[in-house]
Amino acid sequence: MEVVIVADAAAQGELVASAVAELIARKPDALFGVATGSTPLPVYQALATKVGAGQVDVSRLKVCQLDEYVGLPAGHPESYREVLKREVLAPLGIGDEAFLGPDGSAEDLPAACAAYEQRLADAGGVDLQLLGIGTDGHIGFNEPVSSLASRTRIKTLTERTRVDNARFFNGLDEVPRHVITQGIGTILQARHLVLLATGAGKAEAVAATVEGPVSSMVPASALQMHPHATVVVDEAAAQQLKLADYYKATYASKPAWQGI
Ligand SMILES: N[C@@H]1[C@@H](O)[C@H](O)[C@@H](COP(=O)(O)O)O[C@@H]1O
Repeated sequence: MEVVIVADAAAQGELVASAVAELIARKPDALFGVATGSTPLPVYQALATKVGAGQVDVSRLKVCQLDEYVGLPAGHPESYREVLKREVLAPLGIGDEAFLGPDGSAEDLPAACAAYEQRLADAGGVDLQLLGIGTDGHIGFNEPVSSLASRTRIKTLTERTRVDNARFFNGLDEVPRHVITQGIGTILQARHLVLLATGAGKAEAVAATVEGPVSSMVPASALQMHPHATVVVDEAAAQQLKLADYYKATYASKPAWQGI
């Protein structure tokens, strides 16, 4: 696992957008896994700037979703599909036909989960998956004690996650209790995982992810098992990392051509 400590969210956005741009230059029809939440927004903004400046051609890029609420009517503005259309697809100028996501309003949810796994496989698998992290260490919506081998399935949100996400709804009662999420086993199949965290509120989860034991109690710690996982954090989110100086020295001496 590589840990990169950056000055702020803007630097994080620039660094990760550059990695996505390099991927697209190498593989124009790559499958880019995106995450919702506030943390990845600077990445999408920096990438949109590169696209606008003609530095990146996303005409063949495919984009896929990590997780989705269950039970929100199709087109609900806080369904992750709609959020990603607003925050990623529209700014990048990518059409719906290049977007893959699970159907959270399906009548047969297990079938929708299985169908989504199949679509990801048929698309050649995820090349680069962006991940945020919940304050309880979740990735996607894989809450604590999720199987580290899990596939896309229905999960029940913890109260803590519902409270964290209530800011996007008109109060806690409106936050769905159930979700569909790529499993941890699914996420681990992506070729490159990039986990983002900013702010002191994520410091404990980041330390447990990077330096704690691999444990289903901290789902993000499964990244320790991945051959190419990059954790990009700001100083505040890094403040509980015991080896922060080592990560900084390592990154500072890395040749620029190597990327992340
Ligand atoms: N399902 C999403 C996660 O994918 C995201 O990582 C997390 C953190 O969001 P934020 O980046 O806003 O802190 O929120 C939600 O729970």
